[in-house]
Amino acid sequence: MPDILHASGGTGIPALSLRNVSKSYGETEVVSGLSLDLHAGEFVALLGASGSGKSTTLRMLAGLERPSSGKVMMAGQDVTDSRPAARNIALMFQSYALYPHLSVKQNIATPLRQAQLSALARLPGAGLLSACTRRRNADIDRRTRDIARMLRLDGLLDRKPGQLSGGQQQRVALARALVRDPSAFLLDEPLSNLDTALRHSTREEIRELHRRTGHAFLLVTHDQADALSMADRVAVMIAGRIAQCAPAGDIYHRPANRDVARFIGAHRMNILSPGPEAIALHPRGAKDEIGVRPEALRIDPEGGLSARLTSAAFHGEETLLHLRTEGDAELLVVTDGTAPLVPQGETMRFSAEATRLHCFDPTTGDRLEMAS
Ligand SMILES: Nc1ncnc2c1ncn2[C@@H]1O[C@H](COP(=O)(O)OP(=O)(O)OP(=O)(O)O)[C@@H](O)[C@H]1O
Repeated sequence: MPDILHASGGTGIPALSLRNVSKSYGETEVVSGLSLDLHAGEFVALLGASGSGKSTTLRMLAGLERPSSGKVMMAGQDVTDSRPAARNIALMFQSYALYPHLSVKQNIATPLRQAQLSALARLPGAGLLSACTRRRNADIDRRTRDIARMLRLDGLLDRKPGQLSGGQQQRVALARALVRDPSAFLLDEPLSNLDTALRHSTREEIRELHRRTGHAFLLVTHDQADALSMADRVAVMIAGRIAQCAPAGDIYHRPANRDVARFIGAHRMNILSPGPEAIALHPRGAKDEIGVRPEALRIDPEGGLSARLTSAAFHGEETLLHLRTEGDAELLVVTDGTAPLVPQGETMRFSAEATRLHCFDPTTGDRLEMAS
């Protein structure tokens, strides 16, 4: 079996792993026999459609949910039954609610104060009472300032969250999650509330943060651009299972099966059933399915594949052509927007380079190597 199913990317004992973990709610199994290793310093993205089981997987890693079967391991220790607080895992959720009445500095310091100070020592003025509390307060202050500096928040420490921009609030939430020096950092859709420009810059910031902290990062997202652009490895989750776990380039260029091929890519891959139209692109199409991304098909009067144009949509840098083949299959072609358009209903011809074709077993949907 290739390593694409057991999602491991490094050597040594992983910082965090799931071993054959399943989770059911009542009769419904939402995570099925999932194994995933996250090594120290690694950045892995768990990418899947809504409802594929990503958040449940993350919650099991964090200890917020107990697996129905299988094990959760941290640095080689079984932590399946350990409480979240015992795992030292930082979590950042989609809605990263900051405490509105506390300053930025107080927001960031809260996890440290809760972990290191008793309820009495957390009362205002308690720091004046004991030398130990004073020392701890000084340590919390130093670490809060360090992490604030790293996230470029040092000029904003006295502001309240309501006086910050969306991106600054996001950075405060990141700082608050990281201040305890966690052994792993789990991020659940951290960019989903951001507009496009802020999303791009926050991606860069999170990558930089990963480089600087050296923590193991696990990002949960349904957005493939986030996953492909940020992570060292991408685990594609489909219906409660990891369908493929590999570097982004492999996921895009060598999808492990038809489902991953269709899921990845800005535009859905065309997959032609075995028959004359698949053969028009490659002789393997006699027996196997042939996949071709819409951007890999080029308009070619000599091309073997013909299809009738049903509609065309201009999107600026690209034009989407929707077509129907003689065998009544839908075909999507993406051109760079400069190609002259034929009238609707006209037949167009296409070809594609063999290196840009994919071959799948029509029964199992598994990838077949073209060269064989
Ligand atoms: N506490 C629960 N009780 C019953 N079903 C649940 C519970 N939590 C999650 N589910 C179901 O489990 C499935 C997986 O949910 P999960 O939240 O893990 O998916 P997801 O991939 O994170 O989706 P999204 O991207 O929409 O957050 C869904 O069908 C969901 O309805």
